[in-house]
Amino acid sequence: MIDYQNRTASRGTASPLAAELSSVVKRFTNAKGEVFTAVNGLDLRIRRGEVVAFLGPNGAGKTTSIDMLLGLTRPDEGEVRLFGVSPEQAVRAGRVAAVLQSGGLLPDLTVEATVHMLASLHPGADPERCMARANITELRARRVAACSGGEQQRLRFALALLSRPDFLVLDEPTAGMDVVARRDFWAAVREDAARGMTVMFATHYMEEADQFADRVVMINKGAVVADGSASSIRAATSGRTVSAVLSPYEAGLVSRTPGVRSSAVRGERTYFTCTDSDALLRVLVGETQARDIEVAPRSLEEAFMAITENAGRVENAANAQKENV
Ligand SMILES: Nc1ncnc2c1ncn2[C@@H]1O[C@H](COP(=O)(O)OP(=O)(O)OP(=O)(O)O)[C@@H](O)[C@H]1O
Repeated sequence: MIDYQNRTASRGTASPLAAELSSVVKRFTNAKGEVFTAVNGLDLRIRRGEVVAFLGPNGAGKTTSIDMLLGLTRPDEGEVRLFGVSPEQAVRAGRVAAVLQSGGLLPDLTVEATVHMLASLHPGADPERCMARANITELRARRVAACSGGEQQRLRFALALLSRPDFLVLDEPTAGMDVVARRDFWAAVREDAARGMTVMFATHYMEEADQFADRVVMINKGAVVADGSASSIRAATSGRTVSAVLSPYEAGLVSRTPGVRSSAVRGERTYFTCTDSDALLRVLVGETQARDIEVAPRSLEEAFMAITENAGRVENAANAQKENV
């Protein structure tokens, strides 16, 4: 069994932070010479032992930020430190490892040969244990090319564990895994996290963030827009979802009730997001034939939509103000 905390202490740096991104900016230039800012002043501190979910819509800058954390690309401005040293130094020392979305595997090798070959680069690595942790022992004789996408992700996970990292960075690690594989994967990650390993993972599965992260960091357009526990983020975006079965005509009338922000039809139900669920309930019960009425707190997904939409509105308002000046 690995004792991450003692091992971390023996590796030196006393920084309580596993990762620190300070005012990080990354720009890309396209073929036409147009400059695009993918990461725009990102500030993020991750304490040792935290399990952090990194959320954001497509193109928000998650992968670019992760690439900078791993030293795969350098920021144009700002600074990235891992355990108080540069990402390159932390990676060289085997303190940080990653499961990325693609690449890094040789299709003609077997699973076992891949793990043993990489293990030879890490003194003290235990390839059999890492295969067991990633639940791929039974796949050992299979060629990588014959593994499914989810199985290849499990193989990448086993490889990431070889250096016994203090910090594991996962970019959409469960993409392509079925429900059982995802559950087993998170059980293995949580076990290592419980022993002190720091974990940061990007995901599009909100329920993974909700269930497995101590902390959720949401980014949009390359900057942090929310940071806290999943429940604190849900609470911060006040509002509830009220749903009921009612006719499209009545749903149209109800959606004009003050405080109703949006409505959507799924199956026979209409879902209203609103700031005043009591007022909406009075209208539904008193003025319509609605039945099977349900009131639910916002899901993390709804909070996420509200936060990213709101960030867009704030930015549009700021731009309009600039144009008017
Ligand atoms: N090498 C590059 N050259 C030009 N633009 C890039 C490059 N890499 C990323 N981008 C752009 O930067 C933005 C952020 O991309 P990034 O991959 O970091 O987003 P993401 O949050 O990981 O998105 P997704 O959820 O879709 O994976 C996107 O608009 C992307 O097109």
